[in-house]
Amino acid sequence: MAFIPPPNDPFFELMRPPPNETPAQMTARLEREREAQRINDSIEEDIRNHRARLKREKAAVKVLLLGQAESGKSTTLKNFLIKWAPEAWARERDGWRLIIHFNIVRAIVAILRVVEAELGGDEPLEDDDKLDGRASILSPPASPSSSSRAPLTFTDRHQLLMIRLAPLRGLEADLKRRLGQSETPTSMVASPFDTHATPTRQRFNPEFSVRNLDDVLSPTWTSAARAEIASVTDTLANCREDMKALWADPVVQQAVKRRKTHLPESHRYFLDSLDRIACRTYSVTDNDILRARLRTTGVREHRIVFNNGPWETTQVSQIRSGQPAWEWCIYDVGGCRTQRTAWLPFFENTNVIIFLCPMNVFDERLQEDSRVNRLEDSFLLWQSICSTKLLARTQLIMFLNKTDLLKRKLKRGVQVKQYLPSYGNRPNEVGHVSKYFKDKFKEILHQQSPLPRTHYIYFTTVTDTTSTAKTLESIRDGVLRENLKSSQLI
Ligand SMILES: Nc1nc2c(ncn2[C@@H]2O[C@H](COP(=O)(O)OP(=O)(O)OP(=O)(O)O)[C@@H](O)[C@H]2O)c(=O)[nH]1
Ligand SMILES: [Mg+2]
Repeated sequence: MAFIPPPNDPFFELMRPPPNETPAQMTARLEREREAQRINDSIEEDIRNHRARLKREKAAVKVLLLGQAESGKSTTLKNFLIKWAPEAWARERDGWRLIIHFNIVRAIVAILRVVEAELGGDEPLEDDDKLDGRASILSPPASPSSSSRAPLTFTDRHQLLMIRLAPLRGLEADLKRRLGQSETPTSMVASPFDTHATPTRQRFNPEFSVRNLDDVLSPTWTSAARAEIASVTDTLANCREDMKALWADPVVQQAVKRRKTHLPESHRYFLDSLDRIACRTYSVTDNDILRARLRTTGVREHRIVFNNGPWETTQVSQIRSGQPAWEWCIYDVGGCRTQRTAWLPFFENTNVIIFLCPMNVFDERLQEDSRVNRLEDSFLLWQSICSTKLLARTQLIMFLNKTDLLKRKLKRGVQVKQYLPSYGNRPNEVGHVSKYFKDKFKEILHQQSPLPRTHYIYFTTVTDTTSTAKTLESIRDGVLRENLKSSQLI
C-alpha cells in the first residue's frame, strides 16, 4: 500500500520535490537520495556487525598470555595457530622470512661487537659478575663474586672476518627501518598493579620490537618489497661462509660467553642452520617461525574457533547459547617491565590466564633491569596475579617453560643452589629442580589466592609443537570442564 502522509506533515513538506522541478534536477535529486540511502544502509550494517561482534565477544572465552619477556608467550600463541588456525598461520608464513633473517643478522652483528670490543680492549659496559644474581624471594642475597679476565688471542683472521662481515651492520639498520622499529619506553613497573614507575636500566644492545607486527606479517607484496627481500637474501647468502666461520671460532665463542652478550634466545638454532637459511632457495619452516624472536609491544589479539570436539554436546551448547562453534579470544602481551601497565585493561572479564615462567633463567637477570634476577621477577609477578581480587575467579594455568634449556644448563654444571641457596643439597638434576620450582609456584598460588583455586601447572618446551599440542588440548578440555562446573552443568 502506498504511503499517504498526514496533512501538513513537516517532514513530508521538507522532502517534497519542488513543484517546478526540471528533469535534470529530478535526476540529481534521485541520485542524492540513492547516495543517502546507501550511506544509511552501510551505517546500519556496521551497527549490526558491531552488535554481532559484541555478542560473539561476550560468548568467547577470553585467554590472556602473561609472563616476563622471553618466557614464550608469543611462541605459545604460534602453537595455538598451528593447531587450530592453520589458514591464518599459512597467511603469515611469508611475512616471517624477514624476521628470521633479522634474527640471524642481529646475532652476527652482536658477535661482531663483542669481537670489536675485545680487540679494542674495552671493559664490558657492565660486569655481570659483580652483580648479585640470586633470587632473594627464596633466600637472602649473598656477597658478590668476581671472575678472572685473562686476555683472548685474536688473529688477522678475526680482523679479516670483521671486514668481510661489515655489510651486515648496514643490513641490520636497513632491516630495522623496513620492519619499522617501535619506540623504546623509558619507564617500567614490576607488576601491572604498581602505581609508581621507575626509569629503565637497559643493558647494552637492547632488544628490537616492531611498531606493527600485522603490517610485517601481512605486507603488500609490491615489486619493490620483493626486490628488497631478494637483496637481503643475496647479502646473507654471500656472507654465509664467513658467518659460519665466525660462529664456529672457539676464541669468539669464549668472548661471547665471557661478556654475557644478550643474543636472541634462539641464536644457536639459527646460527647452526646457516647452510639451510642463508641461501637463495630458502623456504620458511614452522620450526623457524617458532624460533624467531621478536619482542612483543602492545597487545596482539587472535581468535581461535574450535569446530568439532567433545564440547559438541547438548550441555555445552547451553552455555554457548546457540553459537555454532566454541571461540577463544587470545591476547598476547609484551612481558618486559616497560610493557606491564598495558596488561591492566585486559584483566576485566578474563576467563583464563596462561602464565609462563622460563625455568632456565634462575641464574640470569632482566634485560630491562640488570639488578633483578629473572626467576625472582617471575615469582613476584605470579604472586601479584594470584593475589589480585579482580582475577579471583579467573582460571590460572602455569607453563613452567623451557624445560629443554633448563636441562642443557644443568648438564653444563650450573648449580641451582648457588643462586637459590634454599634449594640446599637436592640433586642438581632436571626432575628435582623442576619439581622444586613447581612446588614454590603452587605454594604461592594457594597462599595468595583470595578464593580457593585448583592448580594447573605444566612443564613445557613450547618450541616442541607435538608435545605442546597435547598440552593445549588438555588445557582446552580443562577450561571446558571449569566452564561447565561454573555453569553447574556438571
Ligand atoms: N629452546 C626453547 N626456546 C624457547 C622456548 N620457548 C620459547 N623459546 C624461544 O624464546 C624466545 C622468546 O620467546 P617469545 O615467545 O618471543 O617470548 P615472549 O614471552 O613472547 O616475549 P615478549 O614478547 O618479550 O614478552 C623465542 O626465540 C622462542 O623461540 C622453549 O621452551 N625452548
Ligand atoms: Mg611476545
